[in-house]
Amino acid sequence: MTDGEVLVLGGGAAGLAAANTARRAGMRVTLVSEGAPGGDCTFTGCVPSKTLIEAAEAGLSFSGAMTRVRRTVSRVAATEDEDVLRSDGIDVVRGRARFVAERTVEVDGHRRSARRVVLATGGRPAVPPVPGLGELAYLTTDTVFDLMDPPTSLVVLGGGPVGCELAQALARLGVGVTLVEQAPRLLPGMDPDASDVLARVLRSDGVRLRTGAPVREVRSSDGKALVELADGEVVRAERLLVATGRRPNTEGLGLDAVGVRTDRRGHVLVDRHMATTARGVSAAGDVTGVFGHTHAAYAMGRVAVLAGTRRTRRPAFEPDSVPRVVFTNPEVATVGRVEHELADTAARAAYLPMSEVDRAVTADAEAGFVKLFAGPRGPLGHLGGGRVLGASIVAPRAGEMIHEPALAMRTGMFAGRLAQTVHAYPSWSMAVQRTAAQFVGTHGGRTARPVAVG
Ligand SMILES: Cc1cc2nc3c(=O)[nH]c(=O)nc-3n(C[C@H](O)[C@H](O)[C@H](O)COP(=O)(O)OP(=O)(O)OC[C@H]3O[C@@H](n4cnc5c(N)ncnc54)[C@H](O)[C@@H]3O)c2cc1C
Ligand SMILES: NC(=O)c1ccc[n+]([C@@H]2O[C@H](COP(=O)([O-])OP(=O)(O)OC[C@H]3O[C@@H](n4cnc5c(N)ncnc54)[C@H](O)[C@@H]3O)[C@@H](O)[C@H]2O)c1
Repeated sequence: MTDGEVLVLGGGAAGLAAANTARRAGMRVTLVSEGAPGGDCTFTGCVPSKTLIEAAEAGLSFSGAMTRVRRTVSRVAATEDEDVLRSDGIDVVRGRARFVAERTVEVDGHRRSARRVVLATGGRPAVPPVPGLGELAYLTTDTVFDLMDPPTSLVVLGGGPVGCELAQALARLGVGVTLVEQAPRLLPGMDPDASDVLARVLRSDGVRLRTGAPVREVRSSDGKALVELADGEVVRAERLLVATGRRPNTEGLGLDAVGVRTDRRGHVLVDRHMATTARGVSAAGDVTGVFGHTHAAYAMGRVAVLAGTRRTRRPAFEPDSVPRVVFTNPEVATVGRVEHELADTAARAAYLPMSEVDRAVTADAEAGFVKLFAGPRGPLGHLGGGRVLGASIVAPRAGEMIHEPALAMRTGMFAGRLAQTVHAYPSWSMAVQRTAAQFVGTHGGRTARPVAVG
């Protein structure tokens, strides 16, 4: 039986974007999802974590914060539930899908097929192979938002976005948090100066940091978790939260049989049009490992559908101008390349500490900075300040400020254009303008410099 033109597998951000895009383009769509529509972002990711962060900021108690988390999740989930999707003309099937033939899956014993399939089965928490971990009742992001009472103490394993956001929010809600990161610094993928600022802020929030600290083993004693680090130190806490990344949901999907290839970590291989190695099958979102964020999952879901309908000018997912924001306080935001990725190029870097930004001074929030990178392009070289190549911002509203550099990158804008645009005083964004001005002259005693050599 053919269920229409598009079969979408997975009802998270990527699957919802694919289903809605296909529907708006007038196609018949069936969405098959094991979990409720909304996926990780709504139930175990962005929505509960950002609510927890805001509740901690607002000074709520732990149980008050968790009550607000549940209320917010229900409210957001209601905007995208099965009834909403059906009223938009999307056929929704709840169940686990598995490929049984080309562009054909089986769900609860029923076969469904379509001309095109979008694979958007997302991911789940990755649990590292630490000896002893399997014997412990550890928390993950699938369970931490179900807590009603605060643990007196908590070890957070992993200093990526999840570990940093939750360590800070939970510490502010009164939990004694120790954060253990195996890499030498927090947020290893981001600007090293951002890691330094964040480490200082987390310490001042009372979080104990152990970076560069691989875990040797984990055991339990008297109902407590004991985490033994490679240097012999033992960290003891009531609960342990594993926040060491995510792994894709690709096992048991029958991908090999239909020619959908995966990499060694199990992510589905896609090209820039989100096409997989199997004809008529695209993939989008966390299952691809291309860019693990909701806004990227939405963008990929749209591309997966639209690229399949066109022979020329096919849309592509362009990760270069897509921002990433870690919603700690201050926020850490980045777009494009970080400095070490530009080493040994002719790019230049401009830097402005938030202590020189009037808005940050008025807010008594001077930790942080704006860094912009711009480089010569084509025969125009450094004219107009050069093209914007990347930005890293640490500031209370970095998650908003990053969109100007993102727009500049998306449109190939010269840094000088950002500098010429009159910004409102004393906005946070004015820091971006003043940093960009360093590419066309000396501003506030600062001028852009060559990027550091590799
Ligand atoms: C704590 C936390 C905080 C986060 N905060 C942010 C943030 O602030 N901003 C941001 O941009 N990103 C954030 N993220 C990342 C974001 O949540 C994910 O990138 C995004 O939700 C991925 O969406 P997806 O559609 O690819 O996958 P998912 O949301 O995982 O959806 C996959 C869906 O597929 C279903 N499924 C799985 N297997 C099958 C199958 N065989 N058959 C049918 N259905 C199946 C699942 O039940 C699920 O509904 C956060 C993540 C976490 C864990
Ligand atoms: N604000 C946001 O946009 C946001 C927030 C949270 C999560 N996310 C996304 O969700 C996904 C998961 O985030 P995450 O932070 O869990 O993953 P991550 O992979 O970004 O970071 C995991 C961290 O854990 C560390 N680690 C791994 N094994 C370890 C071990 N045994 N002991 C100690 N440390 C260990 C790694 O070095 C790494 O720094 C990512 O795609 C992330 O981008 C986004």
